[in-house]
Amino acid sequence: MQLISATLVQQVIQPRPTASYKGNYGRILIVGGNARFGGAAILSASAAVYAGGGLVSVATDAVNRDALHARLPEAMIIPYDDANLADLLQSMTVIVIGPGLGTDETALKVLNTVFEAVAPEQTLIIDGSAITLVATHHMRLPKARFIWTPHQMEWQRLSGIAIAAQTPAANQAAAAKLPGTVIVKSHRSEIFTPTRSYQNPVGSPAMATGGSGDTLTGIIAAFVGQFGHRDASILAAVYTHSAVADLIASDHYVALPSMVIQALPGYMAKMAAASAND
Ligand SMILES: NC(=O)C1=CN([C@@H]2O[C@H](COP(=O)(O)OP(=O)(O)OC[C@H]3O[C@@H](n4cnc5c(N)ncnc54)[C@H](OP(=O)(O)O)[C@@H]3O)[C@@H](O)[C@H]2O)[C@@H](O)CC1
Ligand SMILES: Nc1ncnc2c1ncn2[C@@H]1O[C@H](COP(=O)(O)OP(=O)(O)O)[C@@H](O)[C@H]1O
Ligand SMILES: [Mg+2]
Repeated sequence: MQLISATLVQQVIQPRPTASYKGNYGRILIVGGNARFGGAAILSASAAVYAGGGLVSVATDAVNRDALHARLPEAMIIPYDDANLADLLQSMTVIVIGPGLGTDETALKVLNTVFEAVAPEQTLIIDGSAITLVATHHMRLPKARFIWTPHQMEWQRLSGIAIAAQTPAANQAAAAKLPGTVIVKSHRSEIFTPTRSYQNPVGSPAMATGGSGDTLTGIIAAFVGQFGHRDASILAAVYTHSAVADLIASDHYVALPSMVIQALPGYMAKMAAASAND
């Protein structure tokens, strides 16, 4: 299993072309955040904006509208039960579904709407509750460019492998049965692309706090939106999430998701400058 390196991150995060506009950096839709877990959708959307996503929208429970607007005025909002959701989905480069979505009937309906509307060339990041829903309802998967981001219990639900038995070999075999890329999150997350496997060498228990995984989804979405859907973009996003947390943890006991999000543009500027100097 190959370790992701800082060099790879510098290769991915390039200075922006002068003649460019927001449409060049990805249209991203975050679908999630029920009445109880609105924070998860806000963190995912914030990470997408601060990691450079060009245009970020959020489909969420209407109750989250004011909080999201107040916290993240850069994001647009649509209630996730709005009849226009299917139309909006079609204009997206990257869709994240699951952070704070919950697993009730409304959540299942929203997930079905996304599965029906998604097109093969769109990136679909499946996280949190959406993984649990796919696993428990044995849902048929649409054609799309999938990225799965389970934590160990979500991976147990999806793969059937008990947490204690989640060895790299077992994980790789189960990941190969799913379309796209699978990121099995842990203190040393493993990333399985259709042909290769990688491990994230950075990160620490300072990240062990609710919302860290929600934040990762937004970073992956922004990286795929800006740097294209390729393995390097996904790997660089995983590394960046943890590397930024490590910088914060050097003088903070916990690296809260909101702190990681704030620090993303600074870290990315350093990586882009390093890549320009190569
Ligand atoms: N601010 C917000 O709005 C936030 C909203 N969130 C949203 O909440 C939704 C539910 O997500 P979830 O992860 O909290 O619940 P679930 O999928 O049931 O997993 C928990 C179960 O698995 C077990 N477990 C064992 N190993 C584990 C591991 N390595 N990592 C994690 N769990 C592990 C664990 O065992 P226990 O800790 O109880 O021993 C427990 O039994 C989802 O949509 C998410 O996006 C959160 O992001 C938080 C911030
Ligand atoms: N001890 C740890 N060391 C390194 N990374 C960690 C550690 N604990 C958690 N993380 C990271 O934090 C994230 C947790 O994701 P997840 O459990 O889905 O969080 P949430 O759903 O609360 O947002 C993952 O990216 C994981 O790799
Ligand atoms: Mg999670």
